[in-house]
Amino acid sequence: MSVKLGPNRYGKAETRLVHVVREGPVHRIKDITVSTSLSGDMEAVHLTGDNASVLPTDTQKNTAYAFARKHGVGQIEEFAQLLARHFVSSQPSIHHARVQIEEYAWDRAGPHSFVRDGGEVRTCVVHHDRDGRGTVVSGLTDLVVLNTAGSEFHGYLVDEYTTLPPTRDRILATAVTARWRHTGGTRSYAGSYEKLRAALLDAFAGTHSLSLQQTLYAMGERALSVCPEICEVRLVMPNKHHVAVDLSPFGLDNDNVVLQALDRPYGLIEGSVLREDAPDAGFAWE
Ligand SMILES: O=c1[nH]c(=O)c2[nH]c(=O)[nH]c2[nH]1
Repeated sequence: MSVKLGPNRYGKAETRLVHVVREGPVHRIKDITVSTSLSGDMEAVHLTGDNASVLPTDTQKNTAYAFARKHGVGQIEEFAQLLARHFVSSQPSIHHARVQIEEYAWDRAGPHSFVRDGGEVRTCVVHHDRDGRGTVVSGLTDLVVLNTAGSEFHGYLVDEYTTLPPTRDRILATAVTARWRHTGGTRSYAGSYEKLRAALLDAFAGTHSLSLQQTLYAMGERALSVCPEICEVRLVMPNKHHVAVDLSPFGLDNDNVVLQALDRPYGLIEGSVLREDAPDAGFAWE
């Protein structure tokens, strides 16, 4: 039997890190989860167990903590780039680094007190390789939104298994995961995050929806229209079904006032919206 080693990577997943800035009496915190993943000259470790090219995952975790202490944690994209470049430039056997970070927001409750914001999580995935090529994908996950009007769904294919009644008025709810690819030259990751988030919400609220697919496209299109530094947006949107409860046994009407929020199964709508002239994505989405 003839076999060979295929694509592989290894790293430390989900290192939890909280960084406190104590400049004066008003403190600040960054709460993040860092996942690092390296690849390169890894034939020997897989084929013979020779670890000479392996930077231990434990070291990768320690590097994240040490870099937070030395450099602070600014924008997650910048911290991820710092780590990715370090791994590739410091170890000849490491040819490519992927660093993924999630950031959880905390609101201020006092000069040194915070309350966890229950909202969405900010994300990024950064790649860097030894030829100096790098990509940055930013995003958010769990942005939960709901429209109580302006959503219809009808005109779809009907076959012998179709039971869904057409509707001209339904609840439209989803938990948005959005990721966007920077073309390069983004001046402020925080600034583009705020613009993108506002654009996604505006388009969700402002689109009279004939399907969640149409809403998804409108959201991606709006995001691209407000952010020239972005060339592609990928959206994942579960259709969080809400169905009107039949209250007729109790002599009550129910015109979409009392709804059962269904957990599963759910429709899952996914799509990418990109500029006609978007450059090749390379490894950005990996
Ligand atoms: O917006 C929707 N898109 C669908 O493809 C679909 N399918 C379905 O059963 N309900 C919905 N809603």
